[in-house]
Amino acid sequence: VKDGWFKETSTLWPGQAMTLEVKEILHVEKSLYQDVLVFQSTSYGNVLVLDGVIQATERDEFSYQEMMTHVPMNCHPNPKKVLVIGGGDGGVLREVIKHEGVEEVVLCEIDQAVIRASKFLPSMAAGFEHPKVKVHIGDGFAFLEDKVDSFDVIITDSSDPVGPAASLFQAKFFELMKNALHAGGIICTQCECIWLHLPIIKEVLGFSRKLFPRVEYGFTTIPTYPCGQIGLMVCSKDPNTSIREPVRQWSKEQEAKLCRYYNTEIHKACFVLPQFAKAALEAP
Ligand SMILES: NCCCCCc1nc2ccccc2[nH]1
Repeated sequence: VKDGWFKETSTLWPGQAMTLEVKEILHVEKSLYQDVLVFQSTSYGNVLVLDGVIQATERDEFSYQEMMTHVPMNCHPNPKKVLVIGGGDGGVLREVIKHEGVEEVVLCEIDQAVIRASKFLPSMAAGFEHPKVKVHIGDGFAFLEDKVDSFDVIITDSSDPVGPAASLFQAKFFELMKNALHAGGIICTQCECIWLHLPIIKEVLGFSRKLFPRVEYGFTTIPTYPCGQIGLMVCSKDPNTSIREPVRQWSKEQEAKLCRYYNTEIHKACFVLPQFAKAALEAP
C-alpha cells in the first residue's frame, strides 16, 4: 500500500493494475500458503487480498458468488449434496443454502487463514454459520481422491492459476471432480477472463469437453476483478442438461428477495460471448 492506495499487479495481467483507495488496514497474515490482507477501502467496503490479488470486496462480491452458485444449482433438478472447493470467504456457502432442497454443503479450503480473514467480511462469513455446512481444511485434490459418486454439484471457487490454486486448473482435477459427481451431476469453476486469458480458458475447455458431454463458458461483470469481468465454466455429466437454460427458477418475487445479481434472464445471457471470444473458444 503506497500513498494510501492498494495497487493490484500480477503477471496474469501485465501492464495494467487496479488501484483502490485504502481507509485502514484491518488484517495482515502470512499463512502457510499465501500472503493474506484485508483492508477497508473508501469505496468498495472491506477487501480481501491473497498474494496481492483481489479476491472479494463487500461492494461487488455478490455478482461472482451468485453467478458461481445459482447458474450450476439451477441447472440441476434437485441438488441435495454440494461441494465447494476453495471459497474460504464463505460467499458461495451463503448462496448455496438459499436452495431449500440442499441437505449438506461441504467446503474444502486449503488455507485456514482465508477463513479467519473472511471474518473481516461479515456478510460473506455468515455462510459458515448454517447447520447444513461442513468445513474441511485441506487440498481439494487430496479431498477428492477418495470421493466417488458423492455430490450433485461441485463449485470450485478458486483464486488464479498461480500459487495454491494452480493444481485446480489441471485436467487431473477435473477427472477427480467428474468421478466425485453423482449421475447428472454438475460442476462450475472460476474460469478467468476473455480479455486476458483466452489461452488458459481454451485449454480448460479443451480437456473439460473430453470429460463432460455438456460444457458451457459464461461470464459475470464485477468491477474489482481485472478487466471488470470473470468467467465461469459449467459442465454436466448428463448430455440432456442444457446449462444455458435453467431447469429450476425462483418466482420474480423470490428472485428479488434472494439475489442482487442473478436472475433467469442473466442466467441465459451470461453465456452470450462477443465475437472474438466465441471464435477463440468454440468447440473445435
Ligand atoms: N483475479 C480474480 C480472482 C477470482 C477469485 C475468486 C475467489 N474469491 C475468493 C474469496 C476467498 C477465497 C477464494 C476466492 N476465490
